[in-house]
Amino acid sequence: MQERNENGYEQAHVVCIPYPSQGHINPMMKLAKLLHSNHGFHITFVHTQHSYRRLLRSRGPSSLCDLPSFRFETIPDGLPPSDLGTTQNIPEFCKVVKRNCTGPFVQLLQRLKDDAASPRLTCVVADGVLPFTLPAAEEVGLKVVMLWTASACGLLGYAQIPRLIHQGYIPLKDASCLANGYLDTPIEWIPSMRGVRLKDMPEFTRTTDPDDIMLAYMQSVVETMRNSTAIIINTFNAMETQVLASLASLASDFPPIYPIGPLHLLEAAGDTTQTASLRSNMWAEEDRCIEWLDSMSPGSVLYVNFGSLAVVTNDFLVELATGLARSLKPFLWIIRPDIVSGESTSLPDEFLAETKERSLVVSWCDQEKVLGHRAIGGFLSHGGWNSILESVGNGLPMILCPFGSEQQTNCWFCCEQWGIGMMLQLDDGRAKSELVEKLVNELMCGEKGADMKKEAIKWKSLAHKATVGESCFNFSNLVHQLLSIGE
Ligand SMILES: O=c1ccn([C@@H]2O[C@H](COP(=O)(O)OP(=O)(O)O[C@H]3O[C@H](CO)[C@@H](O)[C@H](O)[C@H]3O)[C@@H](O)[C@H]2O)c(=O)[nH]1
Repeated sequence: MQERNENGYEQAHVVCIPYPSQGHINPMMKLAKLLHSNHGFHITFVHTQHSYRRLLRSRGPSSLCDLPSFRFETIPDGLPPSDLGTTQNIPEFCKVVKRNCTGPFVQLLQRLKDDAASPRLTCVVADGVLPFTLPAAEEVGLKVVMLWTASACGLLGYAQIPRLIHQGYIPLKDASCLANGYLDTPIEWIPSMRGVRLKDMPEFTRTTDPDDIMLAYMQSVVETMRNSTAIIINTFNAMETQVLASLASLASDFPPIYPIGPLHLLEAAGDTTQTASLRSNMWAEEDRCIEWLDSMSPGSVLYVNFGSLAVVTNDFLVELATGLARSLKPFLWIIRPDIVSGESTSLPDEFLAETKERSLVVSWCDQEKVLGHRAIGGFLSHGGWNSILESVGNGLPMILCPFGSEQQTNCWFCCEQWGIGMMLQLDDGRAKSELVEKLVNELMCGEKGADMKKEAIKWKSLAHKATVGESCFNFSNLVHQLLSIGE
């Protein structure tokens, strides 16, 4: 007989499985900690072996130590062992994930289900971009709730792929469409995205290949989410009201959607002290940036970080460096060791000499802590959804330079709808130093920057309100649904 909690439910055991990259593991870990600490769930957190080894390397063994009711398991990703310092290639992983992970995941679920020593396994909370988890869970009689770690607008963008194909917008006829203005074609049928263009749709739509892996993969992602038991989105209603309404009306067969974000604010507001030692940074954090920020004036520093997956050329870094140097503004720049694929990064000596009194360049940091520091005045970002939410949570305006996935859509919303961003347009893949200089000055001390700051503070207040209001309420409803599954 299982123990029952105050609502009369048996203690629930949930398996959480994130996509193996930083921007997905972080929100899944926060969700798992909240379910564990605030609501008494027993958690099994599943990493792929590659992620597990990377986390152990960057944070040491205690970061993944089992607690009595928060345990870790791994499944093989089936890919050849790659350099532990680099993130696995997305299309390569997506190509083989179903074949390589389904069997081991089914076996793991069966073993956990048969384990009489732990609470009865009630359901799987899977990353929305891991469609293989749904048939795998069904094979052992379990339901799947999907966590969508990106924006709701990104999901709505991906949901347009079948129509974009059907109406002949994509695949692109040839590579010339990337530069001849074709991407400015308006997409007019989405009520909550008035004024959006093909170039603002998720990056995977920019392909000339009808058999493109990611185009097919993202369609299967949306289809699988439609067939799941519920969808959790790391967003808050006030920020994406119309988009969430569009998603709900898109298909009457969509399961219930729970907007429960920003998860990093919910985590901060909840009591997750029992699991405080469980962290998920895949690179070692350089704590000296906090000491350096302590020495800077309030609101004076630009923070530059392109997340965990973006890959750029060394030329891009040099143009950016030149623009930052010319702006004369203090900055903290995070340059991941693997940000330039296959090459080592080298910044011009003049840049380093010219900016050494007002800059710090490090390889990785505790971004949430950095963005919460009073010295930060603005963020130059790639527009990953976690970065946007973390920036919004601190009322910071942004310069946005999207690289991939749904970042184009996020950035369009930041600039055109939420008034908190300015776009750094690349010219044939290149950043122009003059433009970088102009935008940095505008953001940090211009009129537009000041207007954006006001808007950002408004969104900050709404985000914090959601944390104790609507998102918190949605979280409770989610908990009830999770507890009632399989009763
Ligand atoms: O030096 C760093 C850099 C990043 N982070 C953290 O790493 C996460 C990065 O996430 P995000 O900003 O979303 O960027 P990506 O790593 O690029 O995230 C992927 O996943 C996101 C969520 O699905 C998508 O929105 C993005 O498009 C996709 O590229 C954030 O929580 C950051 O706080 C750090 O702690 N330190």
